Amino acid sequence: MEGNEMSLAFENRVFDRRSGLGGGRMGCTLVTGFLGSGKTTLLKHLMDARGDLRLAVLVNEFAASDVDSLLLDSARLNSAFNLSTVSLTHGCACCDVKGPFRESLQKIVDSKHNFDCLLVETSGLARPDKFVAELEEVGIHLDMTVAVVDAESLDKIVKLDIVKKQLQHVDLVLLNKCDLATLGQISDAEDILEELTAGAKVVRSQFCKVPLDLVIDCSRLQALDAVKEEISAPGVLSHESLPKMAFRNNVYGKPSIAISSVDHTGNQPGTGGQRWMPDKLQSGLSHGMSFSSVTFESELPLSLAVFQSSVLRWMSKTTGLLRAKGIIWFAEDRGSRFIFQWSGLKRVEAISGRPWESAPKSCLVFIGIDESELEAITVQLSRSVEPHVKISPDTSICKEYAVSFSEKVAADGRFKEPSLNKEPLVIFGLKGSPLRGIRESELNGALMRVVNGKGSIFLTATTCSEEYNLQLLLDKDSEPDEAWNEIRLAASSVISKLCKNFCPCRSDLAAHAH
Ligand SMILES: Nc1nc2c(ncn2[C@@H]2O[C@H](COP(=O)(O)OP(=O)(O)OP(=O)(O)O)[C@@H](O)[C@H]2O)c(=O)[nH]1
Repeated sequence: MEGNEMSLAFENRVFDRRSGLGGGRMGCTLVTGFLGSGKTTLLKHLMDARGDLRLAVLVNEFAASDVDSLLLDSARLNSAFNLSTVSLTHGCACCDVKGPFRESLQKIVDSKHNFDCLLVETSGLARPDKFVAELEEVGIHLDMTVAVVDAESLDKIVKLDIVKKQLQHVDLVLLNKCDLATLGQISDAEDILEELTAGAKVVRSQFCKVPLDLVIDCSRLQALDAVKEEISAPGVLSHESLPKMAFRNNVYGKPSIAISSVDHTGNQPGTGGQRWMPDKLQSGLSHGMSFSSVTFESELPLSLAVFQSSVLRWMSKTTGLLRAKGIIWFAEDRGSRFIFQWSGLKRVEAISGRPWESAPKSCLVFIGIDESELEAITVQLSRSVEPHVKISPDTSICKEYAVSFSEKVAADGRFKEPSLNKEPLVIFGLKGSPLRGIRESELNGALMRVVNGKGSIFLTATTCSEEYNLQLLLDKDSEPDEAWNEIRLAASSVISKLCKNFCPCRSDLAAHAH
């Protein structure tokens, strides 16, 4: 510890300034919820909306690889706070959160940064009650437990023991992804939640955009003014939960691709795993399910063409895949660091924002109920690694398709001028609607989700300040006319859904009515 830090830590103890809002014990909000429901989305939203609050964040990851840290960008934030990333290498955090979790908590309590509140994101397969005793032990007060629930898929997962346990003692439920669910699904989900939570407050949300004081106890907020400091970035510690039962699958004889797997029964002892039901997710998961995760890493870029034509198709066919996430480096767009997400009812996103800050690589985690199924996906991924695939088997036809598609986009006034700067990718996107307060990112994000949800076309998105663009790769097997038709119809449905609450003015209609 350096001199300044020591005296600061000493001062904190003397004046009891390290103990959260207004001098009491540091408060904590525990965020629980099944895989992919939106917990990290909530954390990101709270970080963006935190104002002067100094939030510490602790993430508990199910998979062997700490992908949430990559997605939350914790390494950069940790170094700003001089905190180190903590990895659990022994024990399963779903059942045992002692040891490294306690150490992480202690570091936060002892930190010179005087955090006001701690947010703990438990893994999508963790029981929140396991964390409570540890918080109390280090003197952190559990202010509230918030469950994030995917409104669209709740009825499919509700039979799982772990889902019931997650909802048992919560103070608040964010019924999230209401943009994807029908009104019927939302009201069914509310009925289920009423029963399972014994009447906890339920708030509907999209992308967990709720007021900060709904999920953080800010009742002692006035005292904050007295202790305002320069520091504005949140501190993030992250720990992995499970032992790496790793096998290194050195597919091409170079240490550039690694696959590791973890098998874990996420339920109580004695509830044997149940595998291979016909489309398990669509028909609902049974309570005694066991879970596995497989991690794929590659230091060589993946072919986007092969990823969309075979990996994604394979994933769609896989009936027991519950969650996939990570970062991807595509050979066709080497400058972009894509965050890939697969969650709920086969909802797929690939968005690039921040540029690479370290050596580019791909790191993906797959969680599901059949390890062999998951490994089969990583075999497909290995096949998409450059230079073992020819990226563009027939570049001239890809170019021709790209030109033909971009001409169609250019002729549709709802879209911005397309670009072929990243040939063979076509870059395009819907125009925002400032008159109605609808941003480009909202429209194009929704368009990407609708199109990707249909499963025949894979759109990626790139964001840069106010610009939000979509990218499409048409390969030799593509049908550009069909692709355009699908995108055009999806655009109409997205526009009408997002704009339904606005009464269009006549000048605006010309651009958007189709
Ligand atoms: N359409 C839609 N997508 C959402 C919403 N909230 C989150 N998502 C997306 O759902 C996916 C999963 O969100 P996360 O926040 O990573 O979910 P999580 O609960 O942290 O996932 P795990 O930690 O893996 O259990 C991401 O692609 C999000 O962008 C929402 O309200 N609507």
